Amino acid sequence: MEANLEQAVKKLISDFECPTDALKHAMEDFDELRRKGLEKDDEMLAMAPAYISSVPTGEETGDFLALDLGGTNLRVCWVRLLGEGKYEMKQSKATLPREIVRNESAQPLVDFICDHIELFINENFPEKVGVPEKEFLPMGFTFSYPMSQRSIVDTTLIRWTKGFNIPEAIGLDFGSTLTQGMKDRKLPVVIEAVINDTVGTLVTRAYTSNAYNTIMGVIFGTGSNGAYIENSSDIPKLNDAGNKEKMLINIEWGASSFKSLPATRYDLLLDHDTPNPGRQMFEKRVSGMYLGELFRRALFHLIKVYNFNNGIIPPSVTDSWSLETSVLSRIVVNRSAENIKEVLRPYGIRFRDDSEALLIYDVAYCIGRRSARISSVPIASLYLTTGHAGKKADIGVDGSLVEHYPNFVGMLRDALKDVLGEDEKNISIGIAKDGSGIGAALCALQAVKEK
Ligand SMILES: Nc1ncnc2c1ncn2[C@@H]1O[C@H](COP(=O)(O)OP(=O)(O)O)[C@@H](O)[C@H]1O
Ligand SMILES: O=P(O)(O)OC[C@H]1O[C@@H](O)[C@H](O)[C@@H](O)[C@@H]1O
Repeated sequence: MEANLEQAVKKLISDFECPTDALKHAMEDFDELRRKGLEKDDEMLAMAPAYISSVPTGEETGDFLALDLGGTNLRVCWVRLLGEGKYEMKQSKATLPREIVRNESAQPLVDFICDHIELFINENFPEKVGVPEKEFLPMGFTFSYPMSQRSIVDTTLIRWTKGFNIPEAIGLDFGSTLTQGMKDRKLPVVIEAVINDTVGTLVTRAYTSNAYNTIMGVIFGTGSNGAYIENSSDIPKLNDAGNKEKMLINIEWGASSFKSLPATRYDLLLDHDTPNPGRQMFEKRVSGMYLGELFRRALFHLIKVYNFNNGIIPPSVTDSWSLETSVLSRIVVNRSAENIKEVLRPYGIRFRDDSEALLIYDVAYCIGRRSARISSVPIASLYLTTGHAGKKADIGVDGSLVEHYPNFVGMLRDALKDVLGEDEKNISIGIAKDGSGIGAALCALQAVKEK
């Protein structure tokens, strides 16, 4: 193995290191960004009030449709809340086609969504076809993009993130755009609530866990973001809290940028190849859409400059975004030469010897570890600065990255231990399975109650 390959990998790994004092500085930066976002709009963090003022007790009951528009998937769900933190759910899932989410017009996306709602209704509620408006099915809509809200259903799309790029939809109320599409199709559905998926994850965790101290909902999926519960009196920009003492906030922390956590060359190259260059810098180091691409760029650098893989660019991963983060998960699950050789063989990657294979393992590993360490910053900052320091607190998490990346929560806890010390033991972290769907149903229920 060429010595300079080993040096190059050691350098790369040190570039991906996030020392604890850098994380602590970033926590201070985050707190400043949070407070600025609460003071006024158009700051780096949207800090968008969700117009949800309480968390479920677990005793809620009712039947709702739920629609979840994420970064990768569209899910249509039927949710039956049974009380006692229990529910039944039936859901359909479809991958969002690239040409629909990157389009001059929003109509193909609206048609795609309505097609799937129509299919779901014809299969599950044929009796609802053609009913009068008062018998429409109530639906909660989880819209996983930065939006400002004036109420639980009145929203304005601030910008697209992840892989979406539909310019004409920016500045509009996507919920009402969808409502018009459903009306054109005569679909018997009424949207009662529009929520962010982090808000859905928080309320779902509160409903299903009898922890009674859920303080945050966090997503590690295609993108990354968090929601928490703020005192309405601590939100200067909030004009009308509707005399509610508490307000759930969609932070939009994916947009964070921390001076103390500088970008690597791979981050900068990746950023130029996205529909939103210069934005979502936190998310582009943390979430599922990006980790596989970072690894691909690191491999290319080692191939081009250090003659790894005999200088051969593998045809199957020549294009940007052609290496899924699930490949990283399969690599890091087991630090052995044979495992990484097996996982990367289909991608045309060959190794001179076992020690070279283990070097490339270490490249994969440090990308995922950095994601988990950076993720501790907003979580630790919120824990300390919003009145929970020293107390037990519960966090709901959801998303395929946190669900499937080996030991993601473990690495996150290690980082929380580094920055919080003993307090880390006070924090429970649990998967809020189906957070988007259940959360949308719970918020639709609250909206109907408050009507
Ligand atoms: N096994 C896996 N390991 C790591 N990441 C994964 C895995 N499977 C899917 N992902 C990533 O998770 C993201 C999809 O997250 P998910 O929560 O399922 O969808 P959405 O973001 O649409 O809600 C994608 O970026 C994908 O690359
Ligand atoms: O569930 P997903 O698609 O991974 O979304 C996670 C986050 O992705 C970010 O890009 C969005 O701005 C957030 O609103 C969202 O919560």
